[in-house]
Amino acid sequence: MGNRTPRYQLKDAELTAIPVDAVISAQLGRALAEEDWKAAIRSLAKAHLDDAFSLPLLDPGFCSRIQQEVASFRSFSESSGHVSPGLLLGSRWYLNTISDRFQSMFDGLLKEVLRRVDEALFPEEHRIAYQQVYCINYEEGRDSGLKAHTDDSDLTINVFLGSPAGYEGAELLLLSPAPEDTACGTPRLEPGIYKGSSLSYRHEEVGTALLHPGDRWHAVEKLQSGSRWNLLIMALRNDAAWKRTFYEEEARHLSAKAVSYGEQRRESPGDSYTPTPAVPSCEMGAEVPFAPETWDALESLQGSLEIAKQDPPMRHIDIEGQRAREGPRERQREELGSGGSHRRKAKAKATPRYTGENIVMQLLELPVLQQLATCGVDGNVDG
Ligand SMILES: O=C(O)CCC(=O)C(=O)O
Ligand SMILES: [Fe+2]
Repeated sequence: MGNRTPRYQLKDAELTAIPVDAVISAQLGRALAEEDWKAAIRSLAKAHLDDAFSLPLLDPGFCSRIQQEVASFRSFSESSGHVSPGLLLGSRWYLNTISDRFQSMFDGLLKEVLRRVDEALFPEEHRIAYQQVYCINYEEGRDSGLKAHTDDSDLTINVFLGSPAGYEGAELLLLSPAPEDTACGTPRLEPGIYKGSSLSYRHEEVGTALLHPGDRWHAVEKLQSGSRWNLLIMALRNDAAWKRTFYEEEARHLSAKAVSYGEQRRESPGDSYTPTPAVPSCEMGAEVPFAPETWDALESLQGSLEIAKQDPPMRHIDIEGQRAREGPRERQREELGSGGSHRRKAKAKATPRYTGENIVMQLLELPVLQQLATCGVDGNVDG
């Protein structure tokens, strides 16, 4: 069989040739054509929080074609040993690994549409400029939820692609943790522990997108039945040189990882392909089936966390200096006590090491860290 990954052929050959004005919803197309398009977009959008909005973004027909193509790519992957590992989820399907023509399609969407939507809804100095697009799916026997996390984005655009057989559960929780919830990193959402507030959002209308800043904490409740498919556009603003290459680096390392998993699989004849293990449930207080060696690693990690707690400089050095370096938005968010400011600071402080390579190394190279990252212990413990 050789060691070449078989190439996937799009089932829907015309999918990547659809022009931008047919990719977006008719309502958004009309709003963009208005003279005061910013006001028209604002009236189309529904505010859920001061920085989270939903609006009909993509054409429902286009969404179901994407959903079907990704489902077909998933079957192809699973029968050929071509693996698409996720960071927090078992699987994420990056559209540009399905066909490189998706890249220019979504670049056009960003330039012609998403930037204007961003400008209408978010009063930022810099506009979104770089993006990464992937699909996710919650389904019985596969991924069934997502622990509290923030995204590697300045702006996240989360579009509902559909649910071929309906779904229950899997609500998106938009979190506004209290400062004590994030004192050790990732908030714990168990009743009695979590002090902040949370807003439940259900993906209902195919093509409707929820937009929120990447540093807003969020989680996905356990899927009860059925399946749900979403398309995620992670976007970075044009305000730092490292952002230009961040998603490319991450994609390179993820695809190297996918190829090496695939090769291992092909080198073990008779071994049928099993997907990356699904993330243990993020159900409140669920027992997590860790292997004994993971517990050992967890205990020693807990030891270093204790040290970190006794020695604040490991996480909290130079807060004043950091505040001076932060932009006005970060300072304003902190003053307002808004959801993600603690995490944003932790991320900003880690900037010299905050590369796609490092994140992938931390979350994928080490199975122990991968489990920790998915089970309520902050993956950025050393960040
Ligand atoms: O499933 C959702 O609605 C959220 C997905 C998400 O948070 C992510 O992919 O980072
Ligand atoms: Fe997310």
